[in-house]
Amino acid sequence: MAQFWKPGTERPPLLDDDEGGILLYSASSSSSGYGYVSIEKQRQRLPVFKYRMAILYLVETHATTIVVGETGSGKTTQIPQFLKEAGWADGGRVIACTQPRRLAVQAVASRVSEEMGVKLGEEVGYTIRFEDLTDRVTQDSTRIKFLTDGVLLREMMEDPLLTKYSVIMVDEAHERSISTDVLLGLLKKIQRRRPELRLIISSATIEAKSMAAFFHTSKKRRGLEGEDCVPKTEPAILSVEGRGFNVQIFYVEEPVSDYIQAAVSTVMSIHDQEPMGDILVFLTGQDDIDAAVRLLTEEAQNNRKSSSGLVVLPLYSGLSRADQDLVFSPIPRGKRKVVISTNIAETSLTLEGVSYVVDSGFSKQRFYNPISDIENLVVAPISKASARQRAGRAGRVRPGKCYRLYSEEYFVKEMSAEGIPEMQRSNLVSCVIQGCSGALEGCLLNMEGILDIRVGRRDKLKALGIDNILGFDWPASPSPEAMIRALEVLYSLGVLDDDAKLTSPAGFQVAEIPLEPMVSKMILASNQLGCSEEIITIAAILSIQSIWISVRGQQKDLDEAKLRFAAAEGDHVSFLNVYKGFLRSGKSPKWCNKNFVNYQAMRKVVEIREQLKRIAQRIGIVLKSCESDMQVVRKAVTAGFFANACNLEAFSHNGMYKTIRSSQEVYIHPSSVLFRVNPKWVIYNSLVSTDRQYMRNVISINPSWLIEAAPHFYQHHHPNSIPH
Ligand SMILES: Nc1ncnc2c1ncn2[C@@H]1O[C@H](COP(=O)(O)OP(=O)(O)OP(=O)(O)O)[C@@H](O)[C@H]1O
Repeated sequence: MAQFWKPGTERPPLLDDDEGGILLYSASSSSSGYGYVSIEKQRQRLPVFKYRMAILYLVETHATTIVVGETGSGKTTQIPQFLKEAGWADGGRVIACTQPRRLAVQAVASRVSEEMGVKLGEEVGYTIRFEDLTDRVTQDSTRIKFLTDGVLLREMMEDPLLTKYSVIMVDEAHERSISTDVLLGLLKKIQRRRPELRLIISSATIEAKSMAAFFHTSKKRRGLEGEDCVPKTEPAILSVEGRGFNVQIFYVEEPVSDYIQAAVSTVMSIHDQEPMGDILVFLTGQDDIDAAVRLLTEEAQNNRKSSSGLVVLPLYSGLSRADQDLVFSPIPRGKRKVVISTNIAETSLTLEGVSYVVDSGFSKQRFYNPISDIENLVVAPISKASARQRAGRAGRVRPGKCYRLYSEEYFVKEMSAEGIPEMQRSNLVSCVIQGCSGALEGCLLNMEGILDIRVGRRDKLKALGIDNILGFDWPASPSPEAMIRALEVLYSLGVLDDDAKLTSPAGFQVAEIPLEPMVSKMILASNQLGCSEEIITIAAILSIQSIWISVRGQQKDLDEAKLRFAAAEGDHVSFLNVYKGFLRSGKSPKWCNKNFVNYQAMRKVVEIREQLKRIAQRIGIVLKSCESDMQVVRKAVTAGFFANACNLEAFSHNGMYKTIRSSQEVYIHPSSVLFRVNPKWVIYNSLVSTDRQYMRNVISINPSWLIEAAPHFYQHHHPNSIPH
């Protein structure tokens, strides 16, 4: 069991490094302390309510308003309603509020529609990738729209100036996802063309001054400041004092060596010792979460008394919608819900029953090295900003407690204040295509320009809207090396056409499919190769972290199960075998269990596959199966992922490969069906880094397909790498 101590305090304990604030909790609010309070009363109690007039005044008079307010102060749910009440959605206009995550979009939209007493999908709606619950089909009556920042970027393809929106609120801006940063950069440009557009940037922990500096433009817009519709260009900063309910923080005295085990012990001791209230545990990814769910279930079996009454639920993006929704559903009286989640529950989410949070202090993060051109998803420490957001989940509707599985000293002295923006630690292929396809009136990038960057003359890279992709005004500048790497791949993928226009039909089709450009290209290629049915299945499986159940101590059984589906061609073809088996079983959970296949993951695959099929048909892809011809499937994978080609080192006895792009040493991951088979030429989908760089999801190829798929990439950049 992890050891906790409570940082000593004479006043009622407030959030960690807190400087004071309003405690909204009042034990006299009802006889039980937290009895029924009408929704209107709940709204009025939120700290942001007192700032209603100030917010409306600032939005009226400033092009950009930055709102900083503690988690739970009511920014997300209230500000869009204030704007609507003040008339910002009159005359057919729409108020948009973006979130970095899909789950938050759905949850917040549903809460706001409930508060306004309207049906979700009408006056209040939401749009996330693959799902549009707004009233655009019938009467266009949606006035407040919640959406992910990625979806708003996509909307710019149809309406580059986002003309239907009067106010766009970019929420949780501190997360600095790639999509948020691209969006902020483009919104700044749109503001120059649409002085009447208002922006609100909100977060609990954003560095308001640097964000204000980013939006402050000295250039005069059309019209004079102070005239109708012409707001001040200098952003306003508003700090909302006060928070939701009080959250007591506990730290471990000594660092824990196994955070999964420590999280499980902590849940058990909360369950044994603390009053009723649900528990939200933050771990890093599907593997951790599945392991913790299993450990808690085992505890329940071994120690019936103490763990009976626990309802344990996983929460991660790879779960089907129905399985995710379970975390919001009520459970039988007298039971305690334990939700074990990735950081998808970190911001904007209110899980009503949660009174306890257990924070492992870690999350999965992307790290990209543009020199080696390798991107890894690694388990890394979170920032203080994330830790605060996590703790905040315990104090949404009543006071709560947060148990941090790290020491207070570590929190104070070592944890960074904010995370590194994703744009500075990611491969930029998706970012460039998002930025460019969202740019004003389409953006022209010419090849000459790309070559010029290589010799340092950036000014020739012409773009309309984005004058120079390297000089583009991002809130955090990406490294030029990473940008050049991304442009090379995009050109070779055919996203830039022969005339070096980003607006080529192939480029637009790739941009239209809401997946990574390499996966989208693989789907487009499957159309010509006659294997779109198979490739869409593969694309759906690749968008899930894993379709296997991995149980500690049962690795051998899992390996044996995998062998039943193994194909000599590699993992992608093996995935197709699993999918076929799942369908043949009638999508049976029993079949999944017997074969170590994760039933929830397969339900999600079926869901994504259906959505991808619809998108593919919309952009003119004919659904066709190649039956048993797996060569065309491998060629289609090559068409998308040619940049990840590797060659087995001659005389290598330990299975060492070198990447063609950057001669990095890589190995086939033990989870791959090609582990120890070591074909001479392979392509991988992603790399994981442990003691070595391991390739995940590997397929064997014929090297001549690389030149067929990407002649520019291989003949121009890597001329001697492929045998002719
Ligand atoms: N689904 C819900 N059920 C019950 N109460 C809710 C729900 N959603 C929001 N609330 C209440 O409204 C409060 C404010 O939520 P809101 O998301 O607007 O805050 P916020 O300031 O944006 O916080 P964050 O930065 O964490 O998103 C919550 O703390 C909670 O009390």
